[in-house]
Amino acid sequence: MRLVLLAALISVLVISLAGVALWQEKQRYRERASVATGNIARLLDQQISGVIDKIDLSLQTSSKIYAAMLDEGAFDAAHLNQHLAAQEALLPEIVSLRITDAKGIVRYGRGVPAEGSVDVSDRSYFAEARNDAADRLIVHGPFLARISKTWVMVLARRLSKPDGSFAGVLYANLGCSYFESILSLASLGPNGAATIRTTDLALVHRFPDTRNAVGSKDVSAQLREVIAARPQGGEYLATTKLDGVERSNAYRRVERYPFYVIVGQATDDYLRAWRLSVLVISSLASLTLLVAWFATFRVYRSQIRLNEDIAQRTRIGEALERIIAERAQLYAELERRKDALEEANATLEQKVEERTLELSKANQALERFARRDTLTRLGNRLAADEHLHEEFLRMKRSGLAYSVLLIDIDHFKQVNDQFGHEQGDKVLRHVAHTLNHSCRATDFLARFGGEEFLVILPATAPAQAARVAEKMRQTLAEARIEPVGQITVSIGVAAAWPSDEDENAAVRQADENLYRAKSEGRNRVAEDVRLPPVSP
Ligand SMILES: Nc1nc2c(ncn2[C@@H]2O[C@H](COP(=O)(O)OP(=O)(O)OP(=O)(O)O)[C@@H](O)[C@H]2O)c(=O)[nH]1
Repeated sequence: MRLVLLAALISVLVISLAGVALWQEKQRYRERASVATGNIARLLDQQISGVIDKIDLSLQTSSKIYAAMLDEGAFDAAHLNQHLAAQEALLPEIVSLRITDAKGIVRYGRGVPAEGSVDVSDRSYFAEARNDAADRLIVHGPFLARISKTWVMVLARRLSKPDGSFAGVLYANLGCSYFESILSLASLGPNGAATIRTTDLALVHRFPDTRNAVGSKDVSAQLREVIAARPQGGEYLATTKLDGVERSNAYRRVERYPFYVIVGQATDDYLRAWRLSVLVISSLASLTLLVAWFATFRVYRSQIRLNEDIAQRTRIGEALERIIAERAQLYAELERRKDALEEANATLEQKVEERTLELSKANQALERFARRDTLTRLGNRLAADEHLHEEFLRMKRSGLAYSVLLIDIDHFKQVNDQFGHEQGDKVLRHVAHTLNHSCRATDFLARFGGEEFLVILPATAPAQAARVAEKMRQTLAEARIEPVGQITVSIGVAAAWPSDEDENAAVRQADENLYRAKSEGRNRVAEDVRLPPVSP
C-alpha cells in the first residue's frame, strides 16, 4: 500500500513538474508572440503614419497653391487640374486627388465629369471641413468612392477664400486596398492576420483576407472591452469572428491619425513549437510513469510473493511446533505407559513368582501325594522304586551293600472276607505303624503292593537285616488287633551288593525269599541264601 502511495506521489510529482514546465513554456511563447505582435503593430503605425504624412504634405501644398490662385485673383482651372494630376502621379498610394466647391460638387481633379454631377456634400468629411475652419487634416472613411467605385479612406483639408470663408474641400482618396502592401510586410506566420480599423472600429483593410467586409464594425467583444479599458494599445486573446481562428493579438492606436492597427499571431502557429515540447515532455513523463508503475508493479508482486512465502513458512513453522508439541505429549504418554507397564510387569513378575511358588508348592505336594499311600501315609510303590534306584546308585558310590525286606501279611484275604474291607484297612494301618516304629531313621519303609511292604536298610548286611526282620515279625505277631485278633507276616530278606549290575536283583531275590517263607508255612523270615560275591 505504501509502495502504491509512493508511486502515486511520484506520478503526481512528474505530472505536476511536466505541467508546470509546459505551462511556463506556453507563457513564454505567449509573451514572445505578444512582444512580436506589439513590435509589428508599432512598425505598421510608423508605416501608415508615414504614408499619410506624405499625402498630407501633398494636400497642404495643393491647398496653398489653390489659396494663392484665389488670393492673386488669377484662378486657372486647367493649371489646377494639371497640378492635381502631377501630385497624383507622385502619390501611387492614392486613387484620386480632387477639389469640391463650397456646395460639395466635385470640380477639379483627374477624371472629374465636366458637368459637375458628383456631389459629396452629404459626406461627413465635407461637413466637418465646412463647419470647422481649423487648418488640419480630416480623415474619414471608409467610403465607396462615387467615381472610382472602390473603397477608400478620405484625407481632406478645408479650402478657404482669402476672407476665410469656406471655399470647398481638397481631398485624396486613399484606396483601402493600398494597405495590403503595408500589412503584408508583417511577418505573422501562416495563420497570422493584420488589420487596420478606424477609431470607431470600421474595417479599413485586413490581411490576408478582407472578405468584402470593409466598413464593417463587427468585432469581438474582447477587442471592444480592451479598447474601452486601454484605448492607446494592449493585447488580448480572441477568436476572430471573420475566420474563426484564435489569435494572440496586439492593438495599437496610430499616434497621429484615427486608426487602430491590430495584429494577431494564430495560437496554432506560435504554439507549434510548444506543442512539440508538449509531445516530447508528455512522452517522457508517460515513459517515466510507465517505468515507475512497472517497477512498482514488479516490486509489489515480489512483495506479495515474499509475503506468501513468509506466510507459508509461518504455517509450516506452526505445523512443526504443533507436531513437536504433539510428539512431546506422545513421549510423555509413552513414558507414562512405560512406567505403568513396568509397574504392571513388576506386579506380574511378583504374581508369577507367587504363582510359581504356589505351583512349585502344589507340585511338591502333588509329588509327595503321588509318592504317598493315602491309607498308611507311607511311601507308595513309586516312592519305593525311586528309593531303590537312588540307594543302588549310592551303594555304587559308597561301596557299602544294603538290604531289602519284603513283608507280606498272611491270609489277609480271609481278614477282608471275615471282617470286611474296613477292618482290613485298619490292619494295614496297624502293620504300617508297627513297621515304621521298628525302622531306623535312615531306613526307608513303603507300601509296595496291596498287603505288601518294602523296607530298605542302607549299609546293612543280610544277616543284620534278617535280625531286623525277625524283630518286626515278632512284634506284629505279638500284637492283637480288635476285632481281627492276632495277625502274622512273612518276610523275604535280600542283599544288594556293590558288584551287582541289576538294580532290581535284590528286590527280585527278596520276593523269591518271601515266596519261600510263604511256602514254608508263613509267619517266618526267609533270609538271603545268596553268598556275597568274592572280592577280586
Ligand atoms: N482291606 C484291604 N484289603 C486289601 C488291600 N489290598 C489288598 N487287599 C486284599 O489282600 C488280599 C490278599 O490275598 P492273597 O494275595 O490271596 O494272600 P493271603 O490271603 O494273604 O494269603 P497268603 O499271602 O498266601 O498268606 C486280597 O483279598 C486283597 O483283596 C487293602 O488295601 N485293604
